[in-house]
Amino acid sequence: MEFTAIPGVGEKTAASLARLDDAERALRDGDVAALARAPGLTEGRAAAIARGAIRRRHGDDGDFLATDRSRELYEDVLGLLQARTQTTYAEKRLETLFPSSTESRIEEVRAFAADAMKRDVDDAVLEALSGVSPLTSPPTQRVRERCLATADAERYAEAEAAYPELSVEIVEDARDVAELARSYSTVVVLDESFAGIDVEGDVRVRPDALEHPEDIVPERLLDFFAVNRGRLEASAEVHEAAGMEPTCSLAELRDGLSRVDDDGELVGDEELARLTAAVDDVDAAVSTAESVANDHLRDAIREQDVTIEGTDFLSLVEQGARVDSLLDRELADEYDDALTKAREHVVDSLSLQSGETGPVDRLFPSDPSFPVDHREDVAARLETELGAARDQRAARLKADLATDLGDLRDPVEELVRDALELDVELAVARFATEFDCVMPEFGHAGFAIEGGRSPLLDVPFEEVDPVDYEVSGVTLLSGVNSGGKTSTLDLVGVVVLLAQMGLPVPAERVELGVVEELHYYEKSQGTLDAGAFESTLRDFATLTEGAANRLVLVDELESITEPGASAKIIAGILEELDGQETTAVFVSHLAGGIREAAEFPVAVDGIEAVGLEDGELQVNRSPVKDHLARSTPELIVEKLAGESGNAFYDRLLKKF
Ligand SMILES: Nc1ncnc2c1ncn2[C@@H]1O[C@H](COP(=O)(O)OP(=O)(O)OP(=O)(O)O)[C@@H](O)[C@H]1O
Repeated sequence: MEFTAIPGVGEKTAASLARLDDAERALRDGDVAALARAPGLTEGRAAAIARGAIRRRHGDDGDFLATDRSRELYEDVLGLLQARTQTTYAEKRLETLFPSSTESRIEEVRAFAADAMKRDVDDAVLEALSGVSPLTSPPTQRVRERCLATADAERYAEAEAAYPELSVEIVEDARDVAELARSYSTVVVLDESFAGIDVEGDVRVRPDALEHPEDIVPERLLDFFAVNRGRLEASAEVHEAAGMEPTCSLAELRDGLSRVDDDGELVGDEELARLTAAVDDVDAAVSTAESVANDHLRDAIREQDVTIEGTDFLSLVEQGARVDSLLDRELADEYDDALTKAREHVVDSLSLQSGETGPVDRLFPSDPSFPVDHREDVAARLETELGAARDQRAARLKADLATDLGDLRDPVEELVRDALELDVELAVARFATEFDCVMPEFGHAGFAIEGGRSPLLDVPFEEVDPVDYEVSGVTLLSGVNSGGKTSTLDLVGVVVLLAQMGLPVPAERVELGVVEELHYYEKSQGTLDAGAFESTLRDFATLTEGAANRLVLVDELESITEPGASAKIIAGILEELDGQETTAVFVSHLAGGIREAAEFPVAVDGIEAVGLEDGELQVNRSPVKDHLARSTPELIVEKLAGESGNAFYDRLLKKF
């Protein structure tokens, strides 16, 4: 696939994507986590690329959100969905859901949403999900006890690239290999030509080494499972709590994870633990053993009556002969006992097994001396031999474990992906439940909303009054102050956005037609100066020339300039839009003036006050069709006329 064909993907990003194993699948599935593994890509950028790929696949031009307010409303809707996720993955993944005018895209997400809405939202699942995040690659750890060797320069380069964990050495002959075997616990020779080589040490000829990383550096796999332990355990829990079919045996996964610690080291093998402890304790054991021998000898000497012949005494005095020479004769047995005790101490405290005690026998000089001194070189030898045994056992166990975990490596990718995707589905399910949503039906010109409740209102959702509103063509929406005109435009915007994202909408029933673009203009804050007014007018001029089949929502455009001029401008825009396949709702307090200025009969709907109660307007939030709602001032004049009996109010009321 040509990645540069995706909107927003340049050469550099394309090269980055090409380095992923599964970029095409990730782009197809909107797998933001996998895309974000490409070098230099953040999750946010990955989501944008996934969106681009989806747009390209469905031939979507990306023009749906045509104004700042439309984009803002989309961000708000997205925010409501994102607030219902447990994972950052799902948060980013939801960004791949966007309003589209392409039927195939809407259908694709509708199918996903329909499945998502069947999901039960369960606290245990949500709790487990909070521990899931995309799998991560551990940093490369150097493995110092093992090396690769080859006589071939090309293979050398391949091996260096394939195994950044290991040293790769150039060898010419068996002697070079033998040399390496003295420095490394294991030498893996890559060349067939060395088959049958006979050198001391753990030397393996593996021409297939490059294809078997699990044998050559099992640490890689162990580190992967170690750093991802929490994510994997949480994903396993998610599957159990949600009753989902896992992609691998969770018991096997848990068993594998229990055999490796957080640093990728093996746990649970007694023999390895014994050897590891022994290597660590050699120095301490030898020096204690020395004390044991010396204490024994000291006690023996203290209790001994030494009879010394005159000649010996003379020789001692005259020749400065060492007292040690007496030991040999007088305390030979005690010396043997002391050494036996010392050796036993080493063997016991290091829990050495037969076959490992060779160096222990040579650890102390056989000629009696006092104090007894151990031989450094022999102690070092003991440590080296035990270290080699430890490393070989560890390597063997790691290779075994890596073989077991290797079978799980691919399935766990899917296990985690499924858990993360569940979070996306649950966010949609929760949104649908919490805002009493239904799937909208397409096929209606304009929109028809029954029992719609905006989730963006500043009152708790339970207190939002349901709104019925149906529009096809171009209409004005009139109504009392604070009657809910802006909120109605928001509701229409939210419903259309969600519907064209392929998602359920907060209403009892919705029918609508797919629109190409959503143009939503919010109320301007006060009268514009000449420059801003001109630029706004230019915007609307563009609007009148745009593609057919748009939804235009405009809130009190009159506030941009003086009422007389505004009415004419709005009338002019409505005339233009009326001739197109456009659905438009213009909220305005100037319905009368606009109607007068327009050359066609402009439809007017109205949000009506049903009365004043304790000084508060009682409002029917559902706009009444073809009805110019009375304004708040009119209602107040009417109230005063009724209450006060002052004829002025009656005369005033007649002017409305
Ligand atoms: N459907 C509804 N259910 C409950 N409360 C609502 C509803 N619609 C609007 N409101 C309440 O009425 C307030 C005013 O709504 P809104 O701003 O939409 O009115 P408006 O008619 O646009 O006002 P103005 O004429 O001043 O611009 C909202 O802030 C909200 O508290």
